[in-house]
Amino acid sequence: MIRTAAVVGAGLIGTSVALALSRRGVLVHLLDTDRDAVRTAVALGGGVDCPPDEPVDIAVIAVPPSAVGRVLADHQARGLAHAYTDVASVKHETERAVLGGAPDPSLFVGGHPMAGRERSGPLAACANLFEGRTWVLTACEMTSRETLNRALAMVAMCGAVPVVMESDAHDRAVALVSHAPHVVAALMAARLENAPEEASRLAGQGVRDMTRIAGGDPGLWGDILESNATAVADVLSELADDLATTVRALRGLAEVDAAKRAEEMTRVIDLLGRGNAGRARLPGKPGTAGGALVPVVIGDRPGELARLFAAVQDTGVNIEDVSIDHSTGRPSGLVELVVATDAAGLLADRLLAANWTVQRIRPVYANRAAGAEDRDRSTADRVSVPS
Ligand SMILES: NC(=O)C1=CN([C@@H]2O[C@H](COP(=O)(O)OP(=O)(O)OC[C@H]3O[C@@H](n4cnc5c(N)ncnc54)[C@H](O)[C@@H]3O)[C@@H](O)[C@H]2O)C=CC1
Ligand SMILES: O=C(O)C(=O)Cc1ccc(O)cc1
Repeated sequence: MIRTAAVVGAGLIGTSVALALSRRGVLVHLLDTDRDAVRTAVALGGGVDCPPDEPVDIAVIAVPPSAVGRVLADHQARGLAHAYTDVASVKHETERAVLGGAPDPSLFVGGHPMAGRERSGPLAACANLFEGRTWVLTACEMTSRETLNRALAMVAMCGAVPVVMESDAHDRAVALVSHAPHVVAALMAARLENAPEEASRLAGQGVRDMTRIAGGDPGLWGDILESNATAVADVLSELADDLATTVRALRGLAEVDAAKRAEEMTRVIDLLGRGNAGRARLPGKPGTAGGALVPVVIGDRPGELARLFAAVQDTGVNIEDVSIDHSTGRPSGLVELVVATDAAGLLADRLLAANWTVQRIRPVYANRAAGAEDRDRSTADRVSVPS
């Protein structure tokens, strides 16, 4: 049980943690080298502007990655807390710095909430930033059970879903799903810097979606990239190969020779298809991965989908995600409803009782999108197996 906490670094993430914990009745002490940041965080209701008289239950170090080791060592030497965690986007280097410099490394477990924003500072903070989001904890052999338990309790109080993994594996994973995408977004956005007015005026939601994260603080992101440079460079190097192939293919598409154009078109279509497949691997909605998938056959008639959703609503079960497949040549489609695991049985029973055709319930794996495990099977196969 966490009753008292300290947050060092009252910026976006630190103040969001402080707000979430304060709402759960925790007394949070806010510390930052920037006095204005502390004052703002206090004014928002994040906690109090004074150091604790005695060690708090947990201290959360929410400063840029390169500063975590030093800040943790300083505060541990002063006995700030009984347990320590951080929120830095890169874990291996931080862990090394902590193990090398902290007075008692057993009191530290690395942490990384997989939630954030492209704005910095306490004014961008929000109490429910972590609600339903993954929060990685990188426990190592030095971490004590008590420290891990305190961090798990803190993560739960923030409404997040803990995932324990090794720091190396974490860093490779976030290089792929967070850090390289940030660089690509920034590079694409940089193309727009000198865009003629007539082009930027035409910008729609696509380019805004694709470049949203490029709005992040360059100083912080420089620090993140420096701490995970090799893993990010590995992802970008493979991307550079694909880019080179794409450029060659596009140049080929502009040639007069029809056979050459057809060959290059195959390359382009293949690349776009790989994009579809890669995107399908992302869980539908953050925090919902790990539920159950309830496949329901529907007739290809107007209003059928609405009728199904109304039937689900009657059961009181929340739909976390949904995907719909239409089977060519058949008067039916398959709706895959993703719901909480413990609600799936009830939902299937109630839909069967209401004469819906429900197929076998399957788990949704954390690293898969709803239905991704069926990608290699034809839609027609799946629809033709009524229970
Ligand atoms: N921005 C994001 O979306 C996410 C960031 N993170 C991680 O969270 C950490 C903090 O990032 P943000 O909150 O976005 O940054 P921020 O810039 O909003 O806040 C950082 C705060 O740390 C303070 N600070 C810096 N050095 C300090 C020191 N030596 N002692 C005390 N305070 C110090 C700064 O004054 C600032 O108020 C970083 O390690 C980042 O990698 C994690 C998940 C998401
Ligand atoms: O804005 C988004 O969509 C993010 O993905 C935010 C984010 C930024 C940095 C992190 O280390 C973790 C999450």
